[in-house]
Amino acid sequence: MEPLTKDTCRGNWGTLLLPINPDDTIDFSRLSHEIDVLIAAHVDGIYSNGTAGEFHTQTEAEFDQISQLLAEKCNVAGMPFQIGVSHSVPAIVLDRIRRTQTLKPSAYQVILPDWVAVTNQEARGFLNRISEAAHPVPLVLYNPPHAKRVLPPAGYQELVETTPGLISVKLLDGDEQWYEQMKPLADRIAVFVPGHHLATGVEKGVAAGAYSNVACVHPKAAQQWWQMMQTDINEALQVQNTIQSFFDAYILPYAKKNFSNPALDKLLAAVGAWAPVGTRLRWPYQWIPETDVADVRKGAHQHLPGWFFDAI
Ligand SMILES: N[C@@H](CC=O)C(=O)O
Repeated sequence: MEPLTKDTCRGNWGTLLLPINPDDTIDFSRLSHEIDVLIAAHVDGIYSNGTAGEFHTQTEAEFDQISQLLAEKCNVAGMPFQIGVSHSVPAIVLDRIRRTQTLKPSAYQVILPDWVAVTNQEARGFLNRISEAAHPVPLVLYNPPHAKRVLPPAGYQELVETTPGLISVKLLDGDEQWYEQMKPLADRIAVFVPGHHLATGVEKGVAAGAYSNVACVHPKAAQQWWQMMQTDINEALQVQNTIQSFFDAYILPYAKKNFSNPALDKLLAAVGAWAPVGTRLRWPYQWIPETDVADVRKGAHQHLPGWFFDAI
């Protein structure tokens, strides 16, 4: 696919969620079906190996197989796709880029080295070398709140100035002041906020899109909602309120019981039932039992607009 730019990296992106067999292996035939459904939902793009894609549990052989499958399908369908090459060992990140460049991803998603927190200088040095290796494929810096080093707005500004290939950041948004501080950066780079905050991010003039947990519930509904943000932001903000009330009532209680973000995202996908992903996570992580799904689905039907349950 064509490399993305800060202007073309936009919209509602669907994550790969790994279907896991009872013996803890990845079910590649279910994964293949899941990618087909994401393509059929006409999301703006598909990416692998975010937290929801459980990159932190994969072997190198599995990483290669997932990347290959995603690339084959997306290149044929003309669907933009990003490969997540995140790993806490910098040399492995470089190696993953070298092995996947022929797959022609639209961008690479990458975290900063994540065991010993990097200084500003080390972050610059890391991204520069990664960006050189990835060229002409650009980089998306994934900097979630659980990263060892979480950057303030000024930190991103500095990295944008020193890393030519950096076109986008994927992060948790903040309060009014955070949005004010991020505005100048949003002119230079595509800022992606969490899916369930996307209408706020758009309304503030900062967000270019989301790597979306709302797309985990239903990729096509999330796409429709993103389109609504371009034509009727007030209506889109109202839809966001319904999403928020569903999350508060039915998803937050699981977060409070210490289930991880991938566990929550897989629960959302099981509720939407658009692909046979299942709620199971890889060892040693705890997943939410399938037997809980029906109740949460009832809650989703009470809170979310009916078009969240349309067929894809
Ligand atoms: N934060 C997620 C997106 C979906 O919830 C990720 O891992 O990319």
